[in-house]
Amino acid sequence: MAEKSKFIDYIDEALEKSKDTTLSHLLFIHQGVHYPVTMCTPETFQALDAFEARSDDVVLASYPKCGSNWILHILRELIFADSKKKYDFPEFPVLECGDPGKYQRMKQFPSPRILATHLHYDKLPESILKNKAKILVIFRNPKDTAVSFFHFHNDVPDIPSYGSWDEFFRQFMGGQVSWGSYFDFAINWNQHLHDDNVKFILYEDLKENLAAGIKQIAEFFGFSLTEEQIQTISAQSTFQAMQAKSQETHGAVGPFLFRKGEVGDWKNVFSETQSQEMDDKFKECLADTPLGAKLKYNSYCLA
Ligand SMILES: Nc1ncnc2c1ncn2[C@@H]1O[C@H](COP(=O)(O)OS(=O)(=O)O)[C@@H](OP(=O)(O)O)[C@H]1O
Repeated sequence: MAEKSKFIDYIDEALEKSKDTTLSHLLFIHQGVHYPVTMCTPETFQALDAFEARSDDVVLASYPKCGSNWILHILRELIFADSKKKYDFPEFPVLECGDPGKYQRMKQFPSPRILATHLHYDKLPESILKNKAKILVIFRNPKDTAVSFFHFHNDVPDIPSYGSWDEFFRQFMGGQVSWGSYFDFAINWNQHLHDDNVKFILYEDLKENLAAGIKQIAEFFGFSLTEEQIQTISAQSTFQAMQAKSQETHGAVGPFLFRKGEVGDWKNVFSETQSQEMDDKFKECLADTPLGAKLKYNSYCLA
């Protein structure tokens, strides 16, 4: 992502579309889930059905704002260290975003291809599951995720803003935000955490020990790296290091996307009632599930 790339071109185009889009016209519903008209279209969803995944595709799944740009950077560095070939995104990496012709173009790209997605598990193209591409799924606690999502909308000048945090919170809890409900996304993924081709990783664990997380990611995808290479990638992947380069890597949106990168920022924004409402929702949807345990909700979401 170092030079002005397809990646930045795509983000700039989406921002350009956002300028003319009001909040009330931002979302459309496809198969029961909300998506932003500035990034997704029904035509691309239709074309996606015929997407041909490969068994050596490197797939990164996440709900928005859980750290996908962080992991995409790490994956690029891992591929570079393993193969000595620089990985430039030949397309915007989020699979469901872009024009319908992208899947045809992607057939020409050499392996391994990095594919990011915010799709719920049951909306993934069938070929990813059939060909058993390895999927890394990153989660972040729902309170910080919501706050990051809100700031992205309200800080980036060209993206439609919410009237207030309270308004955003209501929409987030109802799943009426881009890529739908965090909780539906999580419930869906909960069934597949132990599939052979799936690896779970937690944003907060990465914050705690980045090098250990990078090592696990490398092992999962079968990249062989020395300890020294892991340490080098770790130093290049801290929030501070990535924020400093964000304009170069992500264009105008970079400094807004790499906003704070902290655990617990929700405490500055949530009211007590909102916090309780999310605790109740977590209890109802996830508390007694394997994913619920992995999210370490009590450590990160209880004041
Ligand atoms: N290196 C590193 N370390 C810690 N945190 C990081 C890092 N890189 C990105 N981030 C934080 O991830 C949040 C953005 O998530 P995504 O990249 O998934 O956003 S998006 O859905 O693709 O728009 C966003 O979180 P907030 O800062 O809380 O808004 C980013 O700052």
